Amino acid sequence: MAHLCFQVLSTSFFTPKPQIPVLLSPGAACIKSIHQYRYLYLKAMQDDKFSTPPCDESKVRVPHVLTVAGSDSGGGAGIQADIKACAARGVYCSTVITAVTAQNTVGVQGVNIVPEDFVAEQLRSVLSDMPPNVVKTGMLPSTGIVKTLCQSLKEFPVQALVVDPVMVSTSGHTLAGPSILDSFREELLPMADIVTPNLKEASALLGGVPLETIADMRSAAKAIHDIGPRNVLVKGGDLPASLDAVDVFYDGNDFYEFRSSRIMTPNTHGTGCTLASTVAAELAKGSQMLSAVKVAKRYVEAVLSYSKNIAIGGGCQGPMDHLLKLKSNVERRPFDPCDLFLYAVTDSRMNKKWGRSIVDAVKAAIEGGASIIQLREKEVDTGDFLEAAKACLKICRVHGVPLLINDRIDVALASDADGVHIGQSDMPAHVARALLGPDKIIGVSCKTPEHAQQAWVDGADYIGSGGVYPTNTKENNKTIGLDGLKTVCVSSKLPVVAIGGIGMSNAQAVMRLGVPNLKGVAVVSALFDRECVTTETRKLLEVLKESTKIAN
Ligand SMILES: Nc1ncnc2c1ncn2[C@@H]1O[C@H](COP(=O)(O)OP(=O)(O)O)[C@@H](O)[C@H]1O
Ligand SMILES: Cc1ncc(COP(=O)(O)O)c(N)n1
Ligand SMILES: [Mg+2]
Repeated sequence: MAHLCFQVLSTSFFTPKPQIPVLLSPGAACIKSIHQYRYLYLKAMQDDKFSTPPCDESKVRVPHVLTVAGSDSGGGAGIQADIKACAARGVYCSTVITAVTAQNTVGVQGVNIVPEDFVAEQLRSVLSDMPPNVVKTGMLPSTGIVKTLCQSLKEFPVQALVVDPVMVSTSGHTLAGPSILDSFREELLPMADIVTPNLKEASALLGGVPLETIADMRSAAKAIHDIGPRNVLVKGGDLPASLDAVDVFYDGNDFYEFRSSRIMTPNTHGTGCTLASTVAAELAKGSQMLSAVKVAKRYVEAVLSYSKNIAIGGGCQGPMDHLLKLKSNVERRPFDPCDLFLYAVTDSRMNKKWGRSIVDAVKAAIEGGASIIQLREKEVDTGDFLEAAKACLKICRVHGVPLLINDRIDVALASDADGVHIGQSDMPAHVARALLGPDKIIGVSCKTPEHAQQAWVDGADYIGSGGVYPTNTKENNKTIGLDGLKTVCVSSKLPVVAIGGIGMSNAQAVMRLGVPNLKGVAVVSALFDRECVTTETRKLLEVLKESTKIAN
């Protein structure tokens, strides 16, 4: 019975275009290679055989890499590195596992090869249901598995094939023996859009020629290109430690050298897997091959540099930390509403008046016991503001005091401050949240229950409510009084800090309002329009502590 299968191809194998379904006939299985598919595809395009697929506008296309590789129990290389690299690059990653290795930072203790027919079953499961843009291969431990993969790719062609011909682990353990070399040369490499051997693998593919210099890498790239892949990247991680980390790329016409300074670190386990997965991820997003390689090389360098001092395991082959972008969120302690207790807000005019730098003002407030700092610098140039924010952040981190930036989300992002405080006419809090991510602190100024409700919906962490008393610090600021403050507090799901004209004389009256989510007072002039900021902060802290004793 005629069995028709439905495939997805793209017009270019390096530049994904909107995907077009191709109806393959039962003869499809006879088609020998991906290159043949490309030919048939382009011919069919000319013959106008395709109909545009019904497109569902509500569905978002997700770039997708399928990795066919071995599992590394240590999590640094193999499937685990591939998933992390794709995730870090914003690409979905599915997996076909070819072997399970017992591996750590000391070496490889064992390898268990997944039966060939079960590799075939995994391939069928993924390829038939969720066609990836790009397939990336890593450890392929037997000829049977290589052949199974090639067969599956003929049946289910993809936009690009990235082959990392893994043979030996960085620790020197054989992951795929010389018996697979023939199937690599004869079947897999001719289908590959790029192959990424390290020095040992390039040498093995070429029958054992010694490779020691960049000139040798060029000759090897050319010789491997003759085997059939469209592009070759010979990686130079294993060049002598005195040399830069140079990779040689050859596309059949031109050579390119990708150079980065050598990062002195023991944590290089998984660099090759990470590089190949990142190339695959960038291709899946639509990059040209050369730019995909460029981005991948830069990414590996950034991850190596970021991870150079991390300590995981007792061996000498440490893993990298792929998700460096998320790291700063882990280091920051979570927001605690009690931080709002004595909230110091800087003011450029007052600093000028008293001849203080922003940093000196912040230092003094922290010394006096401020529990959170907001930089509210309306008259400072952006560059100077950023420098001041970075310097203040260092001090705040040492003392465990959060640092917020008033209005300027750009400065908060650039300085990696703990968050922002925004007003009703600034960027909406939900947009700020989208820009700052889930972990940064966002405070919003609210005068009404409606504002407070919106701040909650928008994902703020606290609200600032006032002016409680008349103030000169902010022009045209409506005073809401203690009653207005109470109304906002009662209707707010978020913790509240009171602001506006608060100082030594009235702080207790504010705190005695007796609403549980009123967590503290925010002060400007009472601290910074004074000769000694530290003394004033200390005094106010005592007053606030006293008010909580009375309340209890
Ligand atoms: N110490 C290092 N500093 C900078 N880049 C490196 C370092 N070690 C490896 N690389 C880079 O990591 C990538 C993987 O290379 P390599 O380690 O040679 O492959 P494999 O992990 O397959 O042995 C290449 O881009 C290489 O240049
Ligand atoms: C399962 C598995 N696959 C690949 C590698 C290669 O690691 P590297 O990228 O450091 O050469 C490995 N050590 N383990
Ligand atoms: Mg390596």
